[in-house]
Amino acid sequence: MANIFDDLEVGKSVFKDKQPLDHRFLPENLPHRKEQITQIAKYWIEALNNVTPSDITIYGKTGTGKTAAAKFAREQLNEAASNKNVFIKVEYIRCTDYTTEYQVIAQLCQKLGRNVPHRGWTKGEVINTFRDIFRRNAYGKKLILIVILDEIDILLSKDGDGILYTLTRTDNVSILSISNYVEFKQFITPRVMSSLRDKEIVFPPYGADQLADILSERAHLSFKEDTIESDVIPLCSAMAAKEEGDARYALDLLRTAGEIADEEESDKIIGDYVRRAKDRIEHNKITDIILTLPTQQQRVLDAILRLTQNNEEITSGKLYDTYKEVSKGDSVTYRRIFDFINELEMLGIISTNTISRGRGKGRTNIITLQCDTNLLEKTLYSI
Ligand SMILES: Nc1ncnc2c1ncn2[C@@H]1O[C@H](COP(=O)(O)OP(=O)(O)OP(=O)(O)O)[C@@H](O)[C@H]1O
Repeated sequence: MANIFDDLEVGKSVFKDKQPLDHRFLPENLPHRKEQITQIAKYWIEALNNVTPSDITIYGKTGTGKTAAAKFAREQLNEAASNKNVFIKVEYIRCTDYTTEYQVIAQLCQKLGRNVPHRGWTKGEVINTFRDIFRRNAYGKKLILIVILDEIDILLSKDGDGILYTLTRTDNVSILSISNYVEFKQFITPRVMSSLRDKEIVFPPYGADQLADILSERAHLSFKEDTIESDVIPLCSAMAAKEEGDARYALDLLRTAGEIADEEESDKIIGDYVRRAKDRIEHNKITDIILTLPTQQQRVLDAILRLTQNNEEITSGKLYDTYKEVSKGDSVTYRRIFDFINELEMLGIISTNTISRGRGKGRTNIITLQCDTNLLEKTLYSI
């Protein structure tokens, strides 16, 4: 009998290898980020002279290559260090996976060969174990540790700045913080700020031409020859440049357009597939967000949808009344509704606009839906 996989593999595909279009793929070359990578290297070069480098903070909007550049610099430093008489470790921590100081320090201990449980010890015990690594390491050489804390804003907003306090007060540790949020330093208290003498590197959004260069390199690795019409890469780049220069979005567009070509059994990716890819990505993103909202927040959204469909101007008072009808007695306080409104706005599902009603009548917040009503209706009522 033929192997079942043989049949599945027979299908025609425009892809020769999908991996280079995956977010986690680290390309050998990062076009248009040489300057930023060189800046990181200029600080990290100290480590090759056995000196702990300055702390660094990287800022930039989503998809501007911050993670890729930091990981690229790490590879380069590891390679350079292998020829020198130094002992350097660069550890990468994504703060959405390790959300407390305890978890981050425990994870660092694990990576440096100390067996620390992910829960159960006191924070003091974990910190002592961590610091002990620098006093007595097996190689007898000074260990320099560079910790990359990606999405640090998440950790700081949830658990405070204890992690930075501990790391800045451990000898031979240097921090590279990565944040999407320029204001993240509001979470840092003066006690930590005074010892965090960090250098800042900004990652600007990519322009359409830069995105086209990035996509061309990846497309070359991912697609078979002559499978892309000439307008496809410029179209993906222009669309992603509008979305704040997000390279991740550009790659998603290109990969999804390729998948649509395969579904259509076409041997070429055409511009129309890119436009369909845009709708599909948008659709999936909104559906995912809505489906993972807590129930009470889904009800607030349901109330906004009903008012929008009735063409009503949505004030917070009117929203609360409709929300109470939707939730049939199981409702939160009026005060809490404002948190929900803020969160929905941050997710980009609604927008709010303050208008003045004229002298003496005060100001009112008007809420407007920012996603497709049909899509919202279908998603909410499928739950
Ligand atoms: N200059 C570049 N050359 C090649 N690929 C790039 C470049 N910049 C970004 N990318 C790719 O785009 C995707 C997103 O990049 P990355 O994860 O580094 O962005 P980020 O700024 O860290 O975003 P976020 O803040 O959302 O985590 C990755 O797949 C990365 O490989």
